[in-house]
Amino acid sequence: MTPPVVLTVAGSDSGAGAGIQADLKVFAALGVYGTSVITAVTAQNTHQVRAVFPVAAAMVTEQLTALAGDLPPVAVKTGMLGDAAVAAAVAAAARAGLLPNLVVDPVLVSTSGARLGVVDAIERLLPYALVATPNRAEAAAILGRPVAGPDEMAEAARQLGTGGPRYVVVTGGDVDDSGLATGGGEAFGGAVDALWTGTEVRLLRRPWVPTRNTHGTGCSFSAAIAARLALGDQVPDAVAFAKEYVTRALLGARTWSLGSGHGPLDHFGWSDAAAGGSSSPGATDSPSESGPTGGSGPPSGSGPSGGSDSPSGSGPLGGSGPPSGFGSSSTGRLLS
Ligand SMILES: Nc1ncnc2c1ncn2[C@@H]1O[C@H](COP(=O)(O)OP(=O)(O)OP(=O)(O)O)[C@@H](O)[C@H]1O
Ligand SMILES: Cc1ncc(COP(=O)(O)O)c(N)n1
Repeated sequence: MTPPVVLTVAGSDSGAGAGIQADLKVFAALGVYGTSVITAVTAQNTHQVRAVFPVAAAMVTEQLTALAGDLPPVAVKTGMLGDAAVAAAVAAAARAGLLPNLVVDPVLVSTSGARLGVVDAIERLLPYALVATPNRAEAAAILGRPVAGPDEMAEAARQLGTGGPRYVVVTGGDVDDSGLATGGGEAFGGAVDALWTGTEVRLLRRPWVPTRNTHGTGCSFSAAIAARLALGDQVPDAVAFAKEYVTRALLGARTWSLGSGHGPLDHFGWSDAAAGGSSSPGATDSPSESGPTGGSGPPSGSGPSGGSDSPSGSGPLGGSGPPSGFGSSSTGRLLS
């Protein structure tokens, strides 16, 4: 079967933990054919972004045009856009209908603190988004006010969805410089995201993974949503799947030492595979969802290998269940 094409419009990360490189790994892991439009080249590692070299807006348009004529995407995600001219070029493509099922990750600042985008540029694109995935800091920058706990995240998601993207997920995974949770962890009872569905807000809660290896979580999350949309998921199912996927990728890489700063995720489930795909009783657990509307359910649809209605047992993570302890609690710390 020919895989669906999913496009990422983002910056290159030489350390390959975030940006284009992370997105293409997610696409490969989830069984879709990834294409890429590069908006900027960054010189970065797990500690810092040393330099940013922007790609000219005209060249971004050339890349978009080359793909539109031959490898049209079924779904698209945007990440780092860099300057306003590039954002305008991407918005023009969206206006022309070249960017279906658009997931906008409004990348503004890297985990290491470097500026990778500007609010004005992001705002050009948001009206064309099917889904936007700002983290708390990005939501705060767009709205011009702080976004603290889950209640404020829920309100921010609702507000950003009014007149903008049809769905908004305000993510709560940000960490401080030492890798400690500032938004999640014990304080919020797990890693909490707020999803605005157009009619209600749902809080998505998974166990907080205590690790410094969080480079590219937002990129991977939005890439996974786009991949699942291309495979036919409805947005809430795609978001639930992506949350589960990122949680497992964080868990898999939690003790890796790739670089000495914020390392990358285990996009392909290598740790799980090395452990013999050790399933846990939690293997069939669904992502917990709670909040004003309650409700729960596993990500629907199946991975590339088909036949399963949750990430466990399906393609992305090696046909095995989640690592031991996974999914055992939606609130407690997973690891000590
Ligand atoms: N340590 C963690 N444990 C569990 N889930 C996490 C953790 N860190 C991030 N997440 C989850 O990862 C997803 C991406 O959210 P996050 O808020 O980290 O995005 P981001 O800040 O844009 O990421 P980045 O800037 O690193 O690319 C969310 O579902 C979030 O809850
Ligand atoms: C090219 C590029 N795109 C996005 C990010 C954000 O990811 P993070 O916040 O994990 O540094 C990044 N660092 N580099």
